Amino acid sequence: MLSAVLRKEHKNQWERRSALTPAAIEKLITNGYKVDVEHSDIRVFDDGSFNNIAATLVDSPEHHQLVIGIKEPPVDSIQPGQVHIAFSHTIKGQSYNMPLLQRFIDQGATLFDYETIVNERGARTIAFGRFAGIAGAIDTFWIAGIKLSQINKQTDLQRLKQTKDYTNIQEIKEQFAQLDLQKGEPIRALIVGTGNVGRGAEEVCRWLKLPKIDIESILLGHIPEGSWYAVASSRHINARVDGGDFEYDNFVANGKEEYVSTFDNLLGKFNVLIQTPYWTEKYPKHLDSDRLVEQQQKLPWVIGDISCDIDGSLECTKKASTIDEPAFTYNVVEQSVKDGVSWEGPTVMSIDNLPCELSKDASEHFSAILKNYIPHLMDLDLSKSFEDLDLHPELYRSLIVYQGKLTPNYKYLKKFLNK
Ligand SMILES: NC(=O)c1ccc[n+]([C@@H]2O[C@H](COP(=O)([O-])OP(=O)(O)OC[C@H]3O[C@@H](n4cnc5c(N)ncnc54)[C@H](O)[C@@H]3O)[C@@H](O)[C@H]2O)c1
Repeated sequence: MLSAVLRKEHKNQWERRSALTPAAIEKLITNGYKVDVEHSDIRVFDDGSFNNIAATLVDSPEHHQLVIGIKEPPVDSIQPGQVHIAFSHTIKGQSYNMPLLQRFIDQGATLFDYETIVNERGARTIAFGRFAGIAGAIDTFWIAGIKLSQINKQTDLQRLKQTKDYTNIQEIKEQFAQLDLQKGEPIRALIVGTGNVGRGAEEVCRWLKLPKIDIESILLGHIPEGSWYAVASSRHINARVDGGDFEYDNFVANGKEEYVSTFDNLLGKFNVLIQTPYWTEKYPKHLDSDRLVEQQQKLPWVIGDISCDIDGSLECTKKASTIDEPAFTYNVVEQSVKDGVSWEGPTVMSIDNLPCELSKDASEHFSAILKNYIPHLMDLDLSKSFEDLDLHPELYRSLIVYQGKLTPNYKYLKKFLNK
């Protein structure tokens, strides 16, 4: 059995999440799977809570065979032959993480990635998406409240706090139940995307008691009075160039070779945008710089770009914002951004570590799923070749690097490494 350790997160002071909770580690130890814990000053569960369950605290994950973390491990921490599980953010060939991928290869190490753990239907089984959706929607609405107060317009959104300033989801729900968004300035929110993040954002709209309006009727120009939200998926904002019907599989396969964005049809009908779809350069952009200029008068006040594709689908997302500096405002004409909230253009919230604002809830959810994978990971037989591994199929498919070699499904990453 591999020796295992829960790594500390090091990305920044907000990264307080923990891949496993003390209760999960206690259960694993009881079942014969001993997981040690790297000391951390900022983890949402303090060292004492792991001491209480008799876990062994260590100063470094260097000597363990299996290292369990959340964000990318430090490049130089990867030891020869070590096995890591993390969000490596490498599968799109992200240039900033190619040194990390190269390190796994050079060290003959093994990388499992949470992002690539999918069930037989291709759906991800372990993710923080719901919490990103919740925190992202709350922060977006909170910013909309601030923006409206700058022009002396009233809305109950002005009673919101930034997500990080709430204790937990329970407290958020209780406060939201007291608010009435039908008073004051109408809030018309469009959520784009129906995945984990989109559904998390939708939960927030329900807690705020916003009625849901059918997107088809919005597209037909029926804009109800008062505050509401609507949800658009890829089919509502893209059309086939040849005039044929939208087909999701075809859209995913061919992207902008066969589809164009029709997002402009929705502009002017909503004032808060919450962007959540998966996107790569292969797909049409919803708002490029030119269309941002053309459509200047119809742009939403606030854009919560939870997808956070920099210079991507929404070209006003020039950078990721941060939990400390959550908003910037995009100057459409100058194509520049200025930190803070103002009416000089759409204000963008593009925090890229949103689940950290809900560290405890998010960690508990994540750990409840991860703990079931840990025995399979600890039983990994490193004496076997990749082809002969007898591993849980979801974990097998998620292997990006095995003992220093890109696995067959991820060989395409080679071209990014050589750049
Ligand atoms: N800002 C943050 O802190 C944060 C945190 C988690 C996730 N995210 C990002 O949010 C985005 C959505 O995450 P999710 O968990 O909701 O993903 P998901 O897989 O659950 O949903 C993806 C959504 O995008 C749509 N989509 C459009 N084209 C697609 C394609 N080619 N392939 C797959 N889906 C496609 C899907 O229909 C679905 O509505 C991702 O870009 C993710 O990186 C951001």
